[in-house]
Amino acid sequence: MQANPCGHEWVVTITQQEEEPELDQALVDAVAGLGEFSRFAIYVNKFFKPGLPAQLINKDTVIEKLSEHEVNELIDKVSRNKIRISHNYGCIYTYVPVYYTGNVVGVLVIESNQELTERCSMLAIYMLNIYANQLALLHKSRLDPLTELLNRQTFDKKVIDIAAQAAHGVTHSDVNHRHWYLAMIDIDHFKRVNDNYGHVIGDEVILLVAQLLKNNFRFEDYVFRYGGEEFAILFQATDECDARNVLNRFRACVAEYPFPQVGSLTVSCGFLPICEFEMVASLVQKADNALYHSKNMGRNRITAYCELDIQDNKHNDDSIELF
Ligand SMILES: Nc1nc2c(ncn2[C@@H]2O[C@H](COP(=O)(O)OP(=O)(O)OP(=O)(O)O)[C@@H](O)[C@H]2O)c(=O)[nH]1
Repeated sequence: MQANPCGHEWVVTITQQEEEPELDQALVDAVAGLGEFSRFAIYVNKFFKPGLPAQLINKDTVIEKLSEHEVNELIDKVSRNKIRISHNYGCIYTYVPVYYTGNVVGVLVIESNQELTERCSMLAIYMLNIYANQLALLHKSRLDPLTELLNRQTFDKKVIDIAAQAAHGVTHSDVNHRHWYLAMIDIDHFKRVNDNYGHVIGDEVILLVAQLLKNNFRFEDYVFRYGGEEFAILFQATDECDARNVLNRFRACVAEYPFPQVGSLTVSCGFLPICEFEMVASLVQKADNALYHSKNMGRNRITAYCELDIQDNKHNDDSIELF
């Protein structure tokens, strides 16, 4: 993609991307289209939160990869000086800041033989700024507005990704040999909260439970508001016992939390491992079946889907014995 003088083409391409990998590629193509250099690397703190590492966007960069510390130092320097230039062994390095809402959230490193024109540098700044705005919009479109948890649409995509990984034999995804689990969690007797205290307090309860979820799960886990007062979690655990402990810790945390006005509340949960490719609806149905079992058994408890299977099998076995 050539960076045409008015910039129309790359602005359109970057702003029409709805998926992060394609958006990253559109930015890489736009920067490459500037044409005054061939080697560059783009680092962006994609969550725009201080303290989180900036990621390398063009992974096949031919510039030597910088460490997290080096990138942070560069971001700090461009924050103070806008565009920075340095000379090294006959090469010129230009460091261009990535702005988002006035803060510097990343840096583009360009290696060239000649100093870049001002027009080229300014176009690079605009591209990076528009990329960061589009990235923020994509992030927002994945969130539930009340709780800022991931929304239902994002849930479907993520489950498909994880189930596809399982189908390809990627049964454990990290060095600790942890597997993915799906849990559905529902606030018990939530209708009473609305009926007794009104919807504003009901919404506040949903928000507080969402915060407890965020605090109780790891950064690499995925927490969703599935709908109403129901939440879905995709998280990793070493085995069923480990998964149950994680969920039980959250259950206890809610049960002990003093909800303003309402007092105490509980949640029920159903969960299962994602071991092979399975349709999203089928996985959710199984987790929901386990969740309803928790409700039927008195609420404020966790049920693994395999517990239901055992009971179903026993039931089947019994019926066979009768004949
Ligand atoms: N305040 C508020 N209420 C909601 C929201 N979404 C769903 N609800 C309400 O949540 C209540 C859910 O009630 P039920 O599905 O009957 O379940 P429950 O009262 O939680 O009972 P159990 O699930 O059986 O423990 C309904 O009254 C919905 O109107 C929301 O975003 N805000």
